[in-house]
Amino acid sequence: MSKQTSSKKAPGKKAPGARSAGPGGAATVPAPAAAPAPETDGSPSLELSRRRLLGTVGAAGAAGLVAGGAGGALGVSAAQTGPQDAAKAVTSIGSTEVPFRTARAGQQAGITTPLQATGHLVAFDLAPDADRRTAAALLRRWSRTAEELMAGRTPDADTGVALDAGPSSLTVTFGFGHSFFGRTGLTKRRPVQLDPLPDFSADALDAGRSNGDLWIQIGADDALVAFHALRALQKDAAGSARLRWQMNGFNRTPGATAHPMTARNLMGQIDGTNNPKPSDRDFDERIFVGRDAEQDWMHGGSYAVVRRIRMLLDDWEKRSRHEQERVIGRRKDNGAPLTGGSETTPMRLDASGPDGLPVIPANAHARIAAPESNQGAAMLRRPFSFHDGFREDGAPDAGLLFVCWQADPLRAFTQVQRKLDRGDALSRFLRHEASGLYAVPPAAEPGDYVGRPLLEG
Ligand SMILES: C=CC1=C(C)c2cc3[nH]c(cc4nc(cc5[nH]c(cc1n2)c(C)c5CCC(=O)O)C(CCC(=O)O)=C4C)c(C)c3C=C
Ligand SMILES: [Fe+2]
Repeated sequence: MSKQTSSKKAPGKKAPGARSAGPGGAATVPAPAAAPAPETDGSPSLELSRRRLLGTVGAAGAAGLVAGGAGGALGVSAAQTGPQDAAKAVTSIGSTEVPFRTARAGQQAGITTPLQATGHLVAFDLAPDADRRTAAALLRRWSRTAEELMAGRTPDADTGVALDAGPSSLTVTFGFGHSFFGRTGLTKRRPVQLDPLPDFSADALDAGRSNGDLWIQIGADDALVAFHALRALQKDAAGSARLRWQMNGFNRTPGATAHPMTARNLMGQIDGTNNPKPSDRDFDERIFVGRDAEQDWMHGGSYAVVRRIRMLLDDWEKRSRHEQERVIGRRKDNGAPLTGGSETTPMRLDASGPDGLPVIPANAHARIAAPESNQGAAMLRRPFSFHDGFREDGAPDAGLLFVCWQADPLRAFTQVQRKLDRGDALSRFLRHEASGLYAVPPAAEPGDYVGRPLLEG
């Protein structure tokens, strides 16, 4: 489809509103559309392009968005505004564009981009007769399609699914799995960071829904836009790769809350509070691969760990709020640590109560996962919730498509998951059912495609 590039920009729409925090916890609301566009500094809130903010308002879309107080993710921090300001601010969900190449150190979009309302995670295996050239041609097609769609350009001879919408913060992020390198004769260029994750005691992994040669993460604030991208990329793969597995997820719709806030998961917890922030001194070195990487094609890239984690919600929902809060170590209503303050107050892990016991229990999830308990290990969590209907026993098949980003999975995800596996109070309410680890290279240079330095280097 990407060859049919006599394409049209879909009309943009304006709407007011607020949206939930990005994965770095930086809640943002849009500046009024009339405000001058600031230069991007690479932070997630500013990463989204302002170019399309002044499109015409579709009456139905605008009314719906006004009612929801919805909006894009640009500019003003939550602390500077209240709900009324958010409601007054005018921008558009549909017209919000995330650049294919981010301003931030040439990384792919979809890593530090604020959480989107809809997500598709999908893995492909190369066709049996495919080789490195086939893979290179596929990545070239995929990159072109992603860039077009993320800019809101939909081909004339298309299905029409996304015709009336703008890009809606669409991001498409590409990664390579361990098996890709053997299939393409590139084993010497496989980073050691892609070595398979160890087994964890609570794993009940389905091999058919794990791993894969190639991985794509699609996110958008409109479900039709996200589906359209998924279909376009699948069609691009025809004859070269076949779909191995696919998972669908969701987050809060931008504007669903009266003011911007960190997302909640299906257990009802505020989730994402203590994510590393792009403003942290060591953010880049923790999340993105440095110049000294053994595999230079990964410099500026990141590693994604993907886990389908089903929540045992029938068990969880029987627990009192008090019990639930002790499982995490934070309050449910505002996400504050049990040692007091607000959501952003640091946890006091050494505080004990009148009974002499730690206020944040020894097995509380947030304590065990914290960098202080893991030699500083940190990862950027950027998940989607999922609900795939109900199981035979009536329990919801629902939980978290846990996606986390780091420069080195061994020192981040694996370190923390090993610790959680040994005594985390949350683990008894979770089942890890699928797993993947992918090398996500930096963004393509202009006119180039994602992964060329690996495939043609
Ligand atoms: C191995 C990494 C992690 C897995 C797997 C994981 C699963 C998981 N977590 C929640 C809910 C919450 N997690 C929170 C904090 C938190 N979790 C991890 C890591 C994993 N979580 C980290 C590194 C942290 C941050 C710890 C810190 O520095 O304080 C929280 C608290 C709020 C927050 O900081 O985000 C919640 C809530 C679920 C539901 C889940 C699996 C389904
Ligand atoms: Fe967690």
